This record gives sequence, structure tokens and C-alpha cells, in this order.
Amino acid sequence: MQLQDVLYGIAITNLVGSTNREISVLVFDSRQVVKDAVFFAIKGTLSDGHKYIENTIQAGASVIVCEQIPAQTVPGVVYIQVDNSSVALGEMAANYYGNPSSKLKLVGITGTNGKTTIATILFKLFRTLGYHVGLISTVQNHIDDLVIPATHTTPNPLALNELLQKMVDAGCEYCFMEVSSHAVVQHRIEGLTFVGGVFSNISHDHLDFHKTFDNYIKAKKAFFDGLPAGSFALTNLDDRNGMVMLQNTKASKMTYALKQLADFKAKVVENSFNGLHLEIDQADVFFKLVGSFNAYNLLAVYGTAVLLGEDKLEVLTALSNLTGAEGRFDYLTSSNQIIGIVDYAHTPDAVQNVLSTIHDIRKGTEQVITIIGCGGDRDKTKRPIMAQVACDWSDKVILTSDNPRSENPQTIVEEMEKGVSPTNKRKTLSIVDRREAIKTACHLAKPGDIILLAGKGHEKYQEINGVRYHFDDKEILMEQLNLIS
Ligand SMILES: CC(=O)N[C@H]1[C@@H](OP(=O)(O)OP(=O)(O)OC[C@H]2O[C@@H](n3ccc(=O)[nH]c3=O)[C@H](O)[C@@H]2O)O[C@H](CO)[C@@H](O)[C@@H]1O[C@H](C)C(=O)N[C@@H](C)C(=O)N[C@H](CCC(=O)O)C(=O)O
Ligand SMILES: Nc1ncnc2c1ncn2[C@@H]1O[C@H](COP(=O)(O)OP(=O)(O)OP(=O)(O)O)[C@@H](O)[C@H]1O
Ligand SMILES: N[C@H](CCC[C@H](N)C(=O)O)C(=O)O
Ligand SMILES: [Mg+2]
Repeated sequence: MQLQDVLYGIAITNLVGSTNREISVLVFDSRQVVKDAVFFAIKGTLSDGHKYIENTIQAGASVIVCEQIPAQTVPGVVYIQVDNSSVALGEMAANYYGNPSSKLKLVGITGTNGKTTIATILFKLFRTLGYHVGLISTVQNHIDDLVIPATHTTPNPLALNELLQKMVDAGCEYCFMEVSSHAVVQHRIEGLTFVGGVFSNISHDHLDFHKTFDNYIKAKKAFFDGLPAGSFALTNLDDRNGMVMLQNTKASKMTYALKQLADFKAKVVENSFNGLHLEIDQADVFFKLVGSFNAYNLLAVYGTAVLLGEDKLEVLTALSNLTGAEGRFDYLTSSNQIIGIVDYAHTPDAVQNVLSTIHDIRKGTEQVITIIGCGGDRDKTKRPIMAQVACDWSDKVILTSDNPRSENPQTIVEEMEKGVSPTNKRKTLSIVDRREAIKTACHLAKPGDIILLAGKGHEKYQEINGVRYHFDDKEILMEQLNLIS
């Protein structure tokens, strides 16, 4: 491919050498450079890609995209200076793969909780309606029935555009993708053309990365600011920051809500372990998903489908048969009537939502036993709050490990313990080993009791000291409750 072909639309501030040359691949990691590669020097959170420019030239890179051209340039190498290398990577990745996002209808979903659920149900719905569809999500990526493992919630621009190109090649008309706040800030979605954006909600998370809640809101809002005229921006009006998202968007502004008037409105008629009964746009519909927070997710899906031109009744009929995403309020019952729920709640708000849903649908006499941990190398300020919420809404709580990553698991548990009030202490146990914690909960549970296993949902591993060991909450829960998968 010619370098000129991928430079379309790129604002170049300084250039050394000629753009009239052949290139092989685009890379942003010096360790992946091959002959005639274009290397993007990116200032990251841990390191600065500009440090590796010399190495990449020795390894064969012939084009360097950077924010500062080195004082000593190498003859024959092209240096392209831009204001922001991450933005250039997004735009050039889109060019390199033939701008696949403009060849299908791409909808992005953002928010603290609910992205995977909304994107996955949209994917399943549009498959049911007969379309070829792509999905980009935390749990897995899909091109119709083909599963492609996910490494991030939102992949890097090269992986993302490659995936979109494969979707186009496979004849996909739609793609539903999660847009994480990290991805917005790191410009992973730069150069993509969206036909719509959906906002679920915003609450405490990722303050390690964004530093303040205000910055976190701004990151989510930037996604809507970037939507083009002619697209739609669908927001949750019941969320305190729902309208903030739409303040500066060029997209047409649409709303959904349970508690007030909105373009798409629903009312929860009944919420039980059998599912949700909603009155939605004047129709009475039963859904398989459990929990009032899922009423929001279903409404977001319904609104999106209608905005994409689908028939309301057909959408509701198909939706009523669908299940949610793996590891989200995934529940099973043992032969002696102990209920086990595996859920991905890993923020204070999600823990509260799941436990209040359990509270709403429990009969009243049974105990709720919650097993919960917090991830290492992630927002530390949420640790005591998550423990506090778990205690306030449960009869027994076992504090344990999630993915400790590079941190000491015992220390994380101790930081969670700081959120346990003296009155809540008596119902709390700390067991650092997650498998032991699950075993203990199953021993403590009596018939009718509800065990909530929060935080890891679909994950099939536990990351300790940088090593990922096989670990599956649902598998262990089933083993302990004598259920066969
Ligand atoms: C904190 C964060 O988001 N980090 C992401 C980021 O890496 P970084 O900025 O830290 O990179 P860095 O290590 O500082 O290096 C800077 C640059 O130098 C390059 N480099 C580095 C070393 C070297 O030897 N040679 C070299 O060229 C790197 O390739 C990079 O281009 O950019 C990388 C490439 O896109 C990502 O893989 C990486 O994700 C890490 C693994 C990660 O764990 N990210 C999580 C927090 C994340 O993104 N999560 C969100 C979901 C959050 C949610 O739940 O909402 C997601 O979208 O998945
Ligand atoms: N609309 C919602 N409002 C609040 N909590 C929700 C909502 N939907 C799901 N949850 C809770 O949040 C958890 C995570 O849901 P989901 O995986 O859909 O969110 P996500 O935004 O994709 O998360 P991540 O940022 O990790 O990708 C669920 O297991 C559930 O406990
Ligand atoms: N996408 C989220 C997932 C958190 C899941 C939880 N199990 C943890 O490891 O903290 C993150 O990377 O922050
Ligand atoms: Mg997700």
C-alpha cells in the first residue's frame, strides 16, 4: 500500500521526506515492527513511544508518525509530525482498512454499567430479525456466529478497524460496539463513522485513570460531541448526567426513561426471578431478563432498534424471547433450593442495583450471602464503598479477591474492610482465596437462601501477580451446589 493512501484527511504539522512510498503495516508497539512498517510514537500511561523511534528504524520501520521529530533524523526515513499520534493512528487505521465503519451501520454504547448487556442484546435482536451483524464487547466479539475472543472492552484502532473490515467482508449490515471511557480518551474510536450513540448511566468507576468524576463525565460526553449530524444520540433521561451527554452533539437527541416522559418510556409492572413484566410504549411485554436495571437496558435496546427503522411490535416480540449477556445476573437453583447468582457487578452502583433487585424479588425470610472482591491496579477509592454497599444490602458478606493483578490480595481485602461499619462487622468474613470464599458461602447457605457472586461474571480466569489462572465463578458455584453443567 502507498503511504499517501493512508494519509487522507490527516493534519500534518511537519514532514521530513517524501510521502510517495510503499508501506507494509501500521504499528504502535516497537516490538511488532517489521520491514517498511509505519511506527506511531504514542505517549502512554506507562511509557512514551518516542523513546523507541531509533529501535524501530533499526528493525525496519521506514515511516515514523510522532509528535516531535527527533533532533537527529535518519536519511531515507519519513517523519510525519502530528499534534496527537493517537488521533493520527485512529484516522490512519481507518484509512488503511478502507474505512469499514462507513460501510455498515455502527452504533456505539457508552456508560459505566450496562454496555455489554445493551450491545449483546442488540446483537442478538438484529440476528433474530434476520440481519448479518457484528458485536464488539467485553465478553467476546462476534461476526454473525463466528466468535473472536475479546482482549479489551474497546480494542485498539488497528484491531478495531481490522475487525470491522472482516464484518464488512462477511456482509454485516450492523455492528454494535461498546465504547469505554478509556477508548474515548485514548482516541481508539477516532476516524470511525457512527450512525448512533447510546448512553446507559454514569457512576463511580475508573477514577484511577480519569482522576476526577468531572473528567470521567467529559470522556463519556466527548463520544457524543463527536457524533455526526444525521446520526442519533439516545440517552437515559433518568440518569443525573443523561442530558449533559447531549449538550453539544450534532446528532439528533433522543431520550428513554422509566421515571419521566421521554421518547421511549416504560414502566416496571413486575420484577421476579422469572423475568420482567414491562409496560413499554403502551404494550404489555414479558422479558426473560431479571432486575429493574435491565428495564433500562431493554428500553435502550428497544429505542435503538426503533431509531434504526425496525418495526416496534416485531422488536418487542423478538426481545421478549432473548436472554442477556453471559455472567450478568446469571442464576441457578440447587436441588435443595439454594439460589446462586453470578454477576459482573464491579462498581458500587452495580452492586447496589443487583442487591436491590434481589431485595425486591426475594420472599423475605431467606438470607442473602454476597461474595465480593475488588480488582487490583484499578480504582482504589471504590473498594470501601463496594464493601459498604454489599454489607448494607446483604445478611452475610464474604470479602475476597477479584483479580489482584500486581497488588497484594490481602491489602485489597483490608482496604475493602475499611468500608465495613462496626455494626456490619458481625456479618462479615474475609477469605482471600476466592474458591474458599465460594465454598464457605455454599456451606453457610440453607435451602431458600440466595448467594450473590459478584464482580467476575463471564471471566474464565483470575489474574494474580500478572499470571492468569483458570477460574470460573459459575463452574465453582455449580460444583459446590452439586449441579452438573
Ligand atoms: C491504561 C490503559 O488503558 N492502557 C492501554 C494503553 O497502554 P498505555 O498507554 O499504558 O501504553 P504504555 O505502556 O504507556 O506505552 C506507550 C506506547 O509505547 C509503546 N511501547 C511500549 C513499550 C515498548 O517496549 N515499546 C513500545 O513501542 C506502546 O505500544 C504504546 O503505544 O494502550 C494500549 C494499546 O491500546 C492498551 O493495550 C492498554 O490497555 C491496558 C492493557 C489495559 O488494561 N487497559 C484497560 C484499563 C482498559 O482499557 N479498559 C477499558 C475498559 C474499562 C471499562 O470497563 O469501562 C477497555 O476498553 O478495555
Ligand atoms: N443499566 C444498568 N444500570 C446499572 N447497573 C447495571 C446496568 N446493567 C447492568 N448492570 C450491572 O453492571 C454489571 C455489568 O454490566 P455490563 O457488563 O453490561 O456493563 P459494562 O458497562 O459493559 O461493564 P464494563 O465497563 O466492565 O465493560 C452487571 O453485571 C450488573 O450488575
Ligand atoms: N473492564 C473492567 C473490568 C473489571 C472486572 C473486575 N473483575 C476486575 O478485574 O476489576 C476493568 O478493567 O476495570
Ligand atoms: Mg462491558
